[in-house]
Amino acid sequence: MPPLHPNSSPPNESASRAQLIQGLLFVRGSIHTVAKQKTVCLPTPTTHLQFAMATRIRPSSKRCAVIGGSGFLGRHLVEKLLDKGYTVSVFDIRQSYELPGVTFHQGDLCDKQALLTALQDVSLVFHCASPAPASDDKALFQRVNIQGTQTVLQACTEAGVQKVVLTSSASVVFEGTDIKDGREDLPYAKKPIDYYTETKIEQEKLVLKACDKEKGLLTVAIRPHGIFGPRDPQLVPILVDTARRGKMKFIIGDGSNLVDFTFVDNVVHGHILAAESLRPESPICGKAYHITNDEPVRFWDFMADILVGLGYAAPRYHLPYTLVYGLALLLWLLSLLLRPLVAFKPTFTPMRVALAGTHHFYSCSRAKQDMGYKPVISLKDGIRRTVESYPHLRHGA
Ligand SMILES: NC(=O)C1=CN([C@@H]2O[C@H](COP(=O)(O)OP(=O)(O)OC[C@H]3O[C@@H](n4cnc5c(N)ncnc54)[C@H](OP(=O)(O)O)[C@@H]3O)[C@@H](O)[C@H]2O)C=CC1
Ligand SMILES: CC(C)=CCC[C@@H](C)[C@H]1CC[C@H]2C3=C(CC[C@]12C)[C@@]1(C)CCC(=O)C[C@@H]1CC3
Repeated sequence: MPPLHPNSSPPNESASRAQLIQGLLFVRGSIHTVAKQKTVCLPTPTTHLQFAMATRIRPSSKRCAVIGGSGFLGRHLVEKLLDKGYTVSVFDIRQSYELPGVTFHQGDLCDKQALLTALQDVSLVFHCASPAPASDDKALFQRVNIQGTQTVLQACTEAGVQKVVLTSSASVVFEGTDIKDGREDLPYAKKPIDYYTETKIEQEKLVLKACDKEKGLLTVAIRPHGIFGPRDPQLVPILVDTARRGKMKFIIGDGSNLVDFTFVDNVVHGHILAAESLRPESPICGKAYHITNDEPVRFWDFMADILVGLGYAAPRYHLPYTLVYGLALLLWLLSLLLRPLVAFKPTFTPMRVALAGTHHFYSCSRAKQDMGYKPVISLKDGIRRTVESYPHLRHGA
């Protein structure tokens, strides 16, 4: 039986009920209905039963694109979308895997023509591409996160995309000082702590401003924090590398600072819930949502759980926060000044020290209320799954 036309947006329950009723009225012949300026061609059924089956929600009619789908979060998102019956186009600067049901489009998101090819017949776009936060290339962040996001929005409009879900970051409100149970109405950081944060703020503003029910483009931003899980290229590898170099001995501050670490499956769940809740009448249009594990944990307990789980010793000695932050600032300035002569990347950047030594945890009650969000994997299970997924990083491996 042929699937619904791929142009059709994922039908909601009431639409499919209406289609079923139409099916009972029209026994033969095809019906063309106009939904959101796109023609939906229903198949030509021969019996009521066949028609009813043809018009049920068919997973293959869910078509979406994941920009940044080769990355850590992007790939987990793609896998979940496939599980849920979506067909996925991945757009990324690199191709890191192959999967049935996924079409890869390799390109730079600043290239509108390349994007337009990947967005053909797509009604839902997840934008989770960004340069790695560890980079200090200001021009790259501005080009990809700001100009690139403008290009993504233009391409989405031209391609007739109806929904855009942006992966923003809870860091957009973080200025290096304590945030406890922060809500989405906190102001954007006035003095963002690095170029990554500075450009993530502009990116989020652009995407939320683009939400326009009249024009048929709905947008929402998800703000995760401290994503971890299997295949993460940042958190566990940096931690293990630091431990292997004998530098994971110190706790910055008194070690009591609470932080959100969010298991990747929960972040994916938040993205998909947002996409599926995004309708013109929904309260989530044009808004930002924190998605966390809803279990703030002491930063240094989390680090210890991962390290000990992988067979390394947990940090034990305390260093004063202000001293380490000051040193990190000095090192960062030195690295800037000496850049023309020597290139070195300090492990202790001001951002990293701030993340390691302050409270930063966020409330996800808005996501619970507006989209029924609830974490699907507990922190304990997330840590266990993560540790098990890195046998090659175990002590002595
Ligand atoms: N990881 C975390 O803890 C958090 C992440 N986020 C956000 O989540 C999103 C995903 O993060 P994460 O999965 O960790 O990051 P990754 O670096 O793993 O994934 C990002 C992907 O985007 C690609 N990309 C970069 N530049 C371009 C470009 N110009 N055109 C097309 N693709 C490009 C990257 O390629 P390449 O690797 O070659 O650069 C990579 O494949 C980001 O927006 C990030 O800001 C938010 C909060 C926390
Ligand atoms: C909650 C949150 C936003 C986490 C972000 C993840 C990374 C920024 C961290 C992953 C490993 C961390 C780490 C440090 C800082 C923050 C991370 C990079 C240190 C550099 C802090 C100072 C040390 O003693 C070594 C740490 C290595 C691991």
